[in-house]
Amino acid sequence: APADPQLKYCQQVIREIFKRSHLNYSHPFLAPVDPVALNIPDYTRIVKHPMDFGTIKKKLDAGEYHTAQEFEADTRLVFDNCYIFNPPDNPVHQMGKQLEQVFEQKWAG
Ligand SMILES: Cc1ccc(Nc2c(-c3ccc(O)cc3)nc3c(C)cccn23)cc1
Repeated sequence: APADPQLKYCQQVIREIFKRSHLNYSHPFLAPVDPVALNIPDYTRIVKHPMDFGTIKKKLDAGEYHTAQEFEADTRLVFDNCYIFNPPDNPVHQMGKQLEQVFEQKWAG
């Protein structure tokens, strides 16, 4: 089936997410969470479906998303995982909120 035309819009969103200007709050979300490096052994028990924007970018470039909705579902998984694992008082929770604002603004257009 022809690719969803909205998918090229997803490329724009990913380009925005990876901009250097967002690095202060985007860096925890640009590559898979490494429970060993971060010393959070319970991460794999708490977060059933890990996701990150590096993986999303790879899937987008590999044509693994057939609709923009599939892309959006993976992006929401990144933020939901962050809020499940990092309590509101944890700086990473707030960084997720900051990056989510960037996403919502770009996604809502
Ligand atoms: C003891 C402790 C507590 C919290 C964290 N969270 C955290 C996460 C994280 C991101 C997404 C996610 O779904 C889960 C965790 N990424 C980091 C980074 C890059 C540095 C420091 C903390 N970080 C790490 C260790």
